[in-house]
Amino acid sequence: MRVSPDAQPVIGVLALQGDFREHLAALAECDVIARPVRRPGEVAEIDALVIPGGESTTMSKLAQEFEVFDPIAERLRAGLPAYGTCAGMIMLADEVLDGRPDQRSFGGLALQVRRNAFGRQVDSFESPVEITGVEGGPVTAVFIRAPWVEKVNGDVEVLGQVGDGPDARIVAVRQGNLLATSFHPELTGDLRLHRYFVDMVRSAV
Ligand SMILES: NC(=O)CC[C@H](N)C(=O)O
Repeated sequence: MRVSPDAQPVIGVLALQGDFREHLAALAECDVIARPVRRPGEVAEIDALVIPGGESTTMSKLAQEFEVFDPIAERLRAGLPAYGTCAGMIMLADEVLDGRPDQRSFGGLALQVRRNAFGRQVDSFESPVEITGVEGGPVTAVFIRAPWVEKVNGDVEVLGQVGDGPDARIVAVRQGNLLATSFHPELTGDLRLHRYFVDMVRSAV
């Protein structure tokens, strides 16, 4: 699947809207080549893609306007590794609840995601979350008008949840080459989730 022959994989960050700069900065510390992706030609040159947080309705609209929507969807279908955070998780979901009628997602993750599930902007919060496969204790998960995963299908692996008992909500998942979190590790300076994704990219077939 690697299109770049270099030892360092090229990881693109969809840079149309949202906090792509923070992802580029985090990836730059992970021994990879990190590049913004805004044009169709750039989609062909990456070994993996990060879809940042922001606003999924706007991102969906801009991706179509910039003509990267279909090329990205096509590469994802062909197995391109991708990591979506917050709005990026919505963009990777097969089914979006509480979305706008004209909003489109690339899809790929066999799950239902609920937009703005944790409440409005004022309800943004932080919480420690244990992530399966990430060592060294819980990550500090920053939730900003975050979605949660309402239901998983198929072989989606739940990596992390917030809350207990009946209030537990799924906030981190993986399915094959796709990783998604409801929260924003790019805002904390903790690189463990980016490194987890880079390991996925390095071992992707
Ligand atoms: N921080 C975020 O990415 C928020 C996601 C936003 N609420 C959406 O629906 O896209």
